[in-house]
Amino acid sequence: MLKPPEHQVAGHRAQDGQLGPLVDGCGIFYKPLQGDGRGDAEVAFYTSLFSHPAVPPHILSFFPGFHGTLVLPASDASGPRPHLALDDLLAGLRSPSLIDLKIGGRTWPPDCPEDYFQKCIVKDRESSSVALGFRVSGVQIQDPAGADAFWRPSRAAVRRYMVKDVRRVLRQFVSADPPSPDQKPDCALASAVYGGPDGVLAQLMELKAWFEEQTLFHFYSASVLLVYEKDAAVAAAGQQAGKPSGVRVKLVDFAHVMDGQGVIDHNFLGGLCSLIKFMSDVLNDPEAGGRESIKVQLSCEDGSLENLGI
Ligand SMILES: Nc1ncnc2c1ncn2[C@@H]1O[C@H](COP(=O)(O)OP(=O)(O)OP(=O)(O)O)[C@@H](O)[C@H]1O
Ligand SMILES: O=P(O)(O)O[C@@H]1[C@H](O)[C@H](O)[C@@H](OP(=O)(O)O)[C@H](OP(=O)(O)O)[C@H]1O
Repeated sequence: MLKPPEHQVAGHRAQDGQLGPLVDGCGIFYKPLQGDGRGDAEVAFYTSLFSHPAVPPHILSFFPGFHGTLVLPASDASGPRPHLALDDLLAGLRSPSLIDLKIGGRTWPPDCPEDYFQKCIVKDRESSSVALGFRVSGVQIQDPAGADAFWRPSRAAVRRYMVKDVRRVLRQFVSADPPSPDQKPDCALASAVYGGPDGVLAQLMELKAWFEEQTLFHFYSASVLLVYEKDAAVAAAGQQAGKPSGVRVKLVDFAHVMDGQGVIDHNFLGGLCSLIKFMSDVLNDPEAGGRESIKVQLSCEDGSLENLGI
């Protein structure tokens, strides 16, 4: 039985007769092929990615598994249409906290139509994309008060997030207490989720190393999706310190991937470096709970190496 995903935080939603993704509850996420060639572009990307000999296996694990396309009744009135069949990245999770971070100071491909450019440049300027090189597209944080209670700001609110809001939400995302307007995020789970050999930072560094070399694809308007369960993170931060929090770092949304033409994707890479710096700042924050001392070598854009004792 297909139904809209329970924990989708951004993008087109299958509700109110709109076209959006569906899940089968058995581990597959069905994304309808969007119009204007976007769906075909996303299928072409997945096909190319999973068949390209130059893409290392450890990098493929950052992408949802691809199982081809399937014609299904669409969630809107448009009748049957092809859907991408992808691994459901939230499979097995009961009360996930997740955040969708759209990477890139610009979300428009170089050869896009003028009207699409105008639509994107407005969103890029009115969000943190231009200033930071990435923006929050959506976020959901599990409220410890209840497994089915979540803090999920509206799409309109998230669209207005600027630098200080992004800094705050990246701290709220790894806090034990639910977000509150008059309480500083406690960041008690920062070390378990962002830090450690299997944490977000280490995984983003793996991605960064690939983006410093790969010239196959340019990822416009693609997102980094961070997913974890608070229970596992609390265990990893507490009595089972050192136990991985099981945080998932994935890439999604490839409707606007272009051929790299032998050039590195400096737009995505810059946004990734900026996100890595923001996460390191959380881990470096003396008030961040659960600090740990791990050394992370960061090579910045200018090639300088800095040791962050965190
Ligand atoms: N493979 C997946 N498994 C589980 N959830 C997913 C998966 N891919 C995407 N999602 C969920 O759906 C949301 C939107 O995904 P995606 O960006 O691919 O859709 P979209 O409609 O193209 O978005 P946009 O409007 O940003 O282009 C993500 O934020 C995430 O919550
Ligand atoms: O970021 P938001 O607020 O969710 O806005 C959507 C987001 O920018 C998508 O990337 C875009 O799809 P495309 O980039 O593929 O056009 C979509 O356009 P659409 O609704 O016209 O499809 C927007 O609604």
